[in-house]
Amino acid sequence: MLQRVISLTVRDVRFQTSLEQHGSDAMHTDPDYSAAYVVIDTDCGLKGFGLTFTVGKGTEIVVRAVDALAGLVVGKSLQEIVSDFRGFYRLLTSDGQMRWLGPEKGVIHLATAAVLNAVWDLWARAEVFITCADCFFRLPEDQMLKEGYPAYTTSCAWLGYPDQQLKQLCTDALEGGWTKFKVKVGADLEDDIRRCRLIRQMIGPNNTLMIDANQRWDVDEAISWVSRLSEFKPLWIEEPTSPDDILGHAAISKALAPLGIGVATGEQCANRVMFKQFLQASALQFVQIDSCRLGSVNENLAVLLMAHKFKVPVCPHAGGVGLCELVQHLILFDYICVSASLSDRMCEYVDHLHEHFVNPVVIQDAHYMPPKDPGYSCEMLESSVQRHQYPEGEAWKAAHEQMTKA
Ligand SMILES: C[C@H](O)[C@@H](O)CC(=O)C(=O)O
Ligand SMILES: [Mg+2]
Repeated sequence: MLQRVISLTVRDVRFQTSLEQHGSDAMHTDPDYSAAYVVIDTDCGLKGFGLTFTVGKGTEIVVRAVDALAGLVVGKSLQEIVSDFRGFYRLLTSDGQMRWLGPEKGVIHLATAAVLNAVWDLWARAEVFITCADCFFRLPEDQMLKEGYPAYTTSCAWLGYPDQQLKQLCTDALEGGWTKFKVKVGADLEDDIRRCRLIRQMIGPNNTLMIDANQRWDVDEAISWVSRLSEFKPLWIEEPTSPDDILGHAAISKALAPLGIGVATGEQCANRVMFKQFLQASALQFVQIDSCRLGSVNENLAVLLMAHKFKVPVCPHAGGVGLCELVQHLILFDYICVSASLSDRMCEYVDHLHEHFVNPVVIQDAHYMPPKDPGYSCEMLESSVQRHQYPEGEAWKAAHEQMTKA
């Protein structure tokens, strides 16, 4: 058997996280964590699973874009794809008609990520990857297997959580061994001061605090707002302004450097070309790769290598459904094969929706433990997919009934 792709299906899967304000921030006030979920079937029965993350409405558009790309995958053998993976990446991103929709940005790029994530999953399952036995790689690999990769949590302080909930979640997290916490900011300065003070008091002076504005400000506003929050000693301000404003990020970085606050960004950085310029312009101090925003492993590897060249630490974004599952592979690769450093490095963790995955992430003592199962870890439970498929799944039918009654 050639492991030839015989079909590619995609479904719109949504979770009602907005009901309890999970995932909320200054710009995304009611996110329903969602995914365009892809399954690739091959003629030998082997499957590949992939997804791209969205926040609710519009997932159907990503689904249509995946459908549009499917014709470029179906009929190809896995061997044909991986023997010239660069060529295959280009085939998806450079189609003479579809590239007009990007190129390599927006909905079409999210769709590319979903497809390629499924191809990487398929390849990993086919190979059941055995890592090379080189001594240098062995050492970091053994360390990861023993200790895991350091993580930080965002789940205590989504913007829509009331203070009481924030306190409780923070208490639980401290008991669970968490030492690094991210707080959403950006909608109201007085609120931010109160919330940051509360968290800083709870976590003490030695634990790490990060703040995330999700692009809420213009450049000057970002500088003055974050200066007001500097007393809480955040390590970084994340997405202070438009994700496309590279020189704006550079200006913010320069202004905040004397306060000891770095700029982090990447979850909405469209592609490797943008990252290249962010790095060239010293516009960020923490690179936040995203497993679904960039064109899958292929493009993320390029960014990991560039970050290494510029000596900027990589701290991946994972706030979404399935992102922790995916990104753990990338950050382990970064440590084992590229950076071999944990200095100023950590991977985001959010404590939502892992129960819907066949091989959910394993967190121990605030560290990601390396996944043991073959593949890219984003296969979802079929029962979950069916229940949360939009709009026909039982979860959505029930929600719709409730809304019509009210
Ligand atoms: C809408 C998402 O939850 C976003 O707030 C995630 C994010 O910015 C992060 O995890 O960082
Ligand atoms: Mg963020």
